[in-house]
Amino acid sequence: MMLTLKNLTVLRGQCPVVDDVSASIGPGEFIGLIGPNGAGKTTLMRAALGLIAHRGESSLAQLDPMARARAAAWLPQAREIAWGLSVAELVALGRLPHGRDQATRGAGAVNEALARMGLETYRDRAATQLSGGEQARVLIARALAQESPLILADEPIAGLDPAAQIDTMEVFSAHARAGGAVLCSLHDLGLAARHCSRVWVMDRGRLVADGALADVLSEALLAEVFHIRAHFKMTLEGPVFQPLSTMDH
Ligand SMILES: Nc1ncnc2c1ncn2[C@@H]1O[C@H](COP(=O)(O)OP(=O)(O)OP(=O)(O)O)[C@@H](O)[C@H]1O
Repeated sequence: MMLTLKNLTVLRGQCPVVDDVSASIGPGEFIGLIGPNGAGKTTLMRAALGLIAHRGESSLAQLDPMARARAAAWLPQAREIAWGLSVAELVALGRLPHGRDQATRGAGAVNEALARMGLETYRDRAATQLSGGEQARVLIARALAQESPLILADEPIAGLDPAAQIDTMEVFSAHARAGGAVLCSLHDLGLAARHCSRVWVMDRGRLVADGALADVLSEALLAEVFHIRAHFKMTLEGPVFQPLSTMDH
C-alpha cells in the first residue's frame, strides 16, 4: 500500500472535521476525493501527510520529512508563486528531497516534468509573470519532478481551462498507470467519473462512500451529500455528469 489511514480523526475544538477515516491507496490507483465545501477533504490530506495534529494513524505521517517527500508529493490548494525564480528553477525545487541523487537524475526529471505539462517554451520565464493557470501547471510540474510514487493534490484543476483540466487528469492517470498513485480532491464529478479509478466521498468529516464513481453515485447520495439533482449517464464516450438543480433543504 502507498498510503494507509487508520481511524484518522482531526478535531477542531470538540468537533471532528475528519471523523474516524480508515482507507488505503495502492499502486495504480487514481482516487478522486469528492464532497461538498467544508466536508474535510483538505484536512484529510494534510493530516495524512502529518502536517497537522491528528488522532489515529497515517502511514505517511510516520515518516521523517525527507523520506515522506520522497514517498509523496503534495500540491496544496494555495498556488501563489512568490519566489523570483524561472519556471525551470522552480520545477527543480521538486528535486530537493533527493539530496545528492539530484546531480545525476535532476535535469532529466525536470525536463520530463516540463514536457509533460507543456511548459518547455516557458522554462526561462519568470514564474511570477505567468497567468494563474500557467502557474498552476508549473506547480504540478514541480510535483511530477519530485518523482514520488504518490501524489496528493488539493483541487489541482480548479481555475484551469477545460483543455488543461483534461490534460492534468490525463497526467495523473498516466502516473497511476505507470505504477504510482494519486489522491486528488476535485469538485467536477464528471471529470472524476471519467478519469478516476475510484472515488472517496466525504460528508461532514466522514468517508461515506468508497468505490468506482458509477457504482457509488446514486440519486440518494447526490441528494444527501451534495444537495443536488443531476443527470448521470454512461455514454459510448464515457460517463457524462450534469448538475441540474439544488434540493430544497
Ligand atoms: N484551521 C482551522 N480551524 C478551524 N476550523 C477549520 C480549520 N481548517 C478547516 N476548518 C474547518 O474544517 C472543515 C473542513 O475544512 P476543509 O478545508 O478540510 O474542507 P474541504 O472539504 O477541503 O472544503 P472545500 O471544498 O471548501 O475546499 C470546515 O468546516 C472548516 O471550516
